[in-house]
Amino acid sequence: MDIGTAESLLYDFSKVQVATNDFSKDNKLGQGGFGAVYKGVLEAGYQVAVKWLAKDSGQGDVEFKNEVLLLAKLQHRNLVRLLGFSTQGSEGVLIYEFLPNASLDQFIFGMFSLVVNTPFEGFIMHSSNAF
Ligand SMILES: Nc1ncnc2c1ncn2[C@@H]1O[C@H](COP(=O)(O)OP(=O)(O)OP(=O)(O)O)[C@@H](O)[C@H]1O
Repeated sequence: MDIGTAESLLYDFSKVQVATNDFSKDNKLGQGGFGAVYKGVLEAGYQVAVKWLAKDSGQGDVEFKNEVLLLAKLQHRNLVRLLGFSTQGSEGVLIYEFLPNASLDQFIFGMFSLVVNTPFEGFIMHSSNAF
């Protein structure tokens, strides 16, 4: 994928609407600090999570695109992958890969409780199995 420019990550808003069933209640995955998150299925059957950004974030168009570009270039096995973005007037959405079954919070909390609740010797065993 070419991620040299923000435009290469731009999704057609009407496609995002179709993918999320027009941001229907049934597609809503949760609510975060920036806005609601919806499940979407793109044309090719690829599952995504679409995050609405609050209108009052105070960000301009250029800042928004620069931030998207930066986030899209970050790739790490423990980071949810940003696939792109879409805008409609002054509104913006971010499109992430879909994480099935669990929220990131649950995943992080799970890792945390594993560390806290496992005796030291057990932790070494778990860790060597996990990594
Ligand atoms: N990539 C994803 N795949 C599946 N579900 C997701 C994804 N991203 C977010 N969600 C769901 O949407 C909810 C809100 O996510 P979001 O990242 O906006 O907020 P948060 O992490 O809960 O809080 P904050 O915005 O304060 O960081 C999550 O709890 C999760 O259930």
